[in-house]
Order: sequence, then structure tokens, then C-alpha cells
Amino acid sequence: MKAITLRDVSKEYGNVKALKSINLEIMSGEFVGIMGPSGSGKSTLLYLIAGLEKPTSGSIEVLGTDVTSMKEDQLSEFRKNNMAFVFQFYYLLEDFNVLENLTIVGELARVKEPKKKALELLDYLRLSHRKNHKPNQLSGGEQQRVAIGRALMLEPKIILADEPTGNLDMEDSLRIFNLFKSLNEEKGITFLIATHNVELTSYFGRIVRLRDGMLV
Ligand SMILES: Nc1ncnc2c1ncn2[C@@H]1O[C@H](COP(=O)(O)OP(=O)(O)OP(=O)(O)O)[C@@H](O)[C@H]1O
Repeated sequence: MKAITLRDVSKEYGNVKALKSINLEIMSGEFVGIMGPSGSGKSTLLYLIAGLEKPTSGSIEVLGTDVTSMKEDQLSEFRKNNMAFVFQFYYLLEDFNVLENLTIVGELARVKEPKKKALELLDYLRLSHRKNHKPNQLSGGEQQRVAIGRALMLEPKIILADEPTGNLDMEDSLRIFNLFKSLNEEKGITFLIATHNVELTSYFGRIVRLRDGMLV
């Protein structure tokens, strides 16, 4: 099944052409890297797929649905049911502990038994012993695992990650990629990961390379 299809997608910011006529197809269950120099359009590509930005021209289908023509409220519902975004900065709620950071998301999305689900995920992420800690009491790698746990609360079919290891050392980066890979293999989640880190390329089943907004 096709997870993501881009047809002739371009994105301009004023007179900056961030993406130029991109055609791309990602199948469900793929583990894909997006690589390319700074400013080549990696983040823009992910934001367009998530529907956080609209393309200037072209169309994007996610799991058979055209996200470019959807209204904002439909789109946020669609996103919530299908996609999660993982960022370089973790954006955790600093005043809440780890368990609460997960349960709050579950409650907002009306997940069944959010606390039970959060505890199961923390166990899976090997973070149970940190559940009562606040984010600032955790290492960068642990904070990113919490952010991933929060993303997993909504059982996404697709995870879009923008430089998810950008703030981490090599050891923590490998741990995050091993986690992504097991989620891909065990739960069939499709991954699209933008990264600069060439040491992580061996994880990818396929690499999409961008230069100056074009696929190369
Ligand atoms: N909101 C915006 N307004 C104006 N220009 C933008 C905006 N977002 C991105 N751009 C421009 O679009 C181009 C592509 O940016 P993008 O962030 O997608 O690249 P990137 O490959 O993710 O870079 P990096 O690796 O540095 O994060 C750049 O020239 C950037 O300056």
C-alpha cells in the first residue's frame, strides 16, 4: 500500500524556491532517510507531508487521502489519526512529569485508558523508572524517548522526524535509531527521517537525497 505520494510538488517562500517539482512515492512499512545539505528542503518536505504547510503547486496524498485540499479541522483530525512528528527539540511540558506528558496527549485525543497506555509505552521505551521525573531532570536521549512515547500514544501509521538526533551524542543517536527500527519492524510504522548524520545511513532502507530543493 502507498503511504505517501507527492506529485509535482513545489514550495516557494517569497522568491525562495524551497522545493522544485518533487515526485516521490513511499510505501507503507518503508524506513526512509531524507538527506541533503542545510537549506536543501528536508524540513519543508516533512512539513508539507504533515500538512503543516501547503505546497505552492502539486498534490500530496497520505494513505490515499489528498492532504493538500483538506480544510484545517479535517486535516488536524486526519493527522491525529495517522501521523506523528518528532522534532530536534523535544517540546515537552516542563511543569509535568514524564507520565503526565504522555497521558495528557492521550486524554486530549480521547485515547481509551490513557494512563494504562502511557505506562505500557514507558515500559517499552525502558523509561518506567523515570515516570515521575520532570523533563529537565532527564538526559537529552531520555527526553527524546519521552517525545517519541508521546507520539506513540496516538498509534501513528507514519512517523515524520526532523533531525531527531540533532542534539544527541552518537550513543544516544544510535539508541533512538534502534528504537525507530524496532517500531518499524514490530509495529509496521512507516518512517521518514531527515538527518545530516551520515553515520546513521546504514539504518535506512532507502535514502531520498535533496539538493537545492530538487531530488538527486
Ligand atoms: N518559513 C520560511 N520562510 C522563508 N523561507 C523559508 C521558510 N522555511 C524554509 N525556508 C527556506 O527554504 C529553503 C529550504 O529550507 P529547509 O528548512 O526545508 O531546509 P533543510 O534542508 O531542512 O535545512 P536544515 O538542514 O538546515 O534544517 C531554505 O532556503 C530556507 O531558508
